[in-house]
Amino acid sequence: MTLGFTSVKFKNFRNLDEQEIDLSHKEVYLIGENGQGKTNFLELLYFLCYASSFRNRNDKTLIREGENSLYLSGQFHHTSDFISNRLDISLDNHQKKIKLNGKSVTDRKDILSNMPCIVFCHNDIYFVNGSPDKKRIYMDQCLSLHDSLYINDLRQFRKILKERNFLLKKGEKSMLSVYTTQLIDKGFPILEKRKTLFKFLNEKFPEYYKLVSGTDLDLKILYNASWKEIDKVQVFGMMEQKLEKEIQYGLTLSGPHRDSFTVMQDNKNFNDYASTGQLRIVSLLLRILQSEYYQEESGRNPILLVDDVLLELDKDKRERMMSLFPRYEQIFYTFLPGYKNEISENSLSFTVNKGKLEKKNG
Ligand SMILES: Nc1ncnc2c1ncn2[C@@H]1O[C@H](COP(=O)(O)OP(=O)(O)OP(=O)(O)O)[C@@H](O)[C@H]1O
Repeated sequence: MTLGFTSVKFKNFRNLDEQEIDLSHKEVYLIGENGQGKTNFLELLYFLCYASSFRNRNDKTLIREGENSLYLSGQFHHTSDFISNRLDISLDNHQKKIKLNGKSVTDRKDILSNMPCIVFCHNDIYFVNGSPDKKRIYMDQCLSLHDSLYINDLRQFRKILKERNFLLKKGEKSMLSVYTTQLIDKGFPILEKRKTLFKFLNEKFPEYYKLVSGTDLDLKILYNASWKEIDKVQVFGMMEQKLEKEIQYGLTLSGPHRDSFTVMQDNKNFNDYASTGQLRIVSLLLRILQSEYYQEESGRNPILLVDDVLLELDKDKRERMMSLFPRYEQIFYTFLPGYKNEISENSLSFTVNKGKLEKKNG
């Protein structure tokens, strides 16, 4: 293992008991009945990578009921630098404090590439059948993990968007064209990078879907870019034409904040016909492709957190999906007890019972 968690320490994180756990193993399994804390443990690892949850945006729900604060600490192994990194996070009702190797981190962006981790979880299905904002989360996660310029552009774009919307609401026309130009300048690199991402996804997605599903259904992912014009000048012209309408709504009606994507079967929206299992295959493939994109762009392998989503597939499809699994530095799986036989021998496994992890082997 060249990159991964070596140990974690935590207190008051959801239902998990206060514990210190050694994790220096490439494959780690968490086995337990429903509602015991397996996903909470994956969420804890994710929180140590990004200082945010993959389940919801309200950090306060992470604090154990009846408590006022939580504390997490992770030790990471990076052989490339020959150092062990340590990340500490504390959270109370008012504040989140992050420290990397003892030094305060004020911008979450500064820890994003420290421990590249990709989670496969139940909510990923919303990338296929959810609202456009869920789909944009997928695009932005794919691009942000290796590209801090993308994060900067996105942040500046959102700031200009907010100011432009404010002017639209007030109906103040005089400054609007300046904001339109700025919005397009920041929005265009986002659009270009998203186009590149979808080109990459479509190079492999149709063939992967056929392989895992065992059918010859021809699927592809259609990027629904809000700005269809070919250059900035044309976008500006289009936006000037729609200005009156935007003032009427008090909103910027086009731009990357309105982008989406659709999985298409020929000319139809796959979502209108697909079974839950088929949607699950697509959502898993999106995560696999996210990992491959990260590998291609950064030359590194991520850490994978895999909640028991694979169990929604029948055995054959699950095996075919596993054959596509991306290269990783370390992997964490959650399992229900009945699936023990699928656990590989050289792994480390824990049972999770009422918020307590207990080592089984390794
Ligand atoms: N802030 C919190 N404080 C205490 N307990 C919490 C908190 N948030 C969630 N829980 C508890 O955590 C448990 C859910 O754990 P988790 O989501 O990890 O389940 P799981 O083991 O992954 O099970 P499943 O197989 O059903 O997904 C629930 O019992 C829930 O009440």
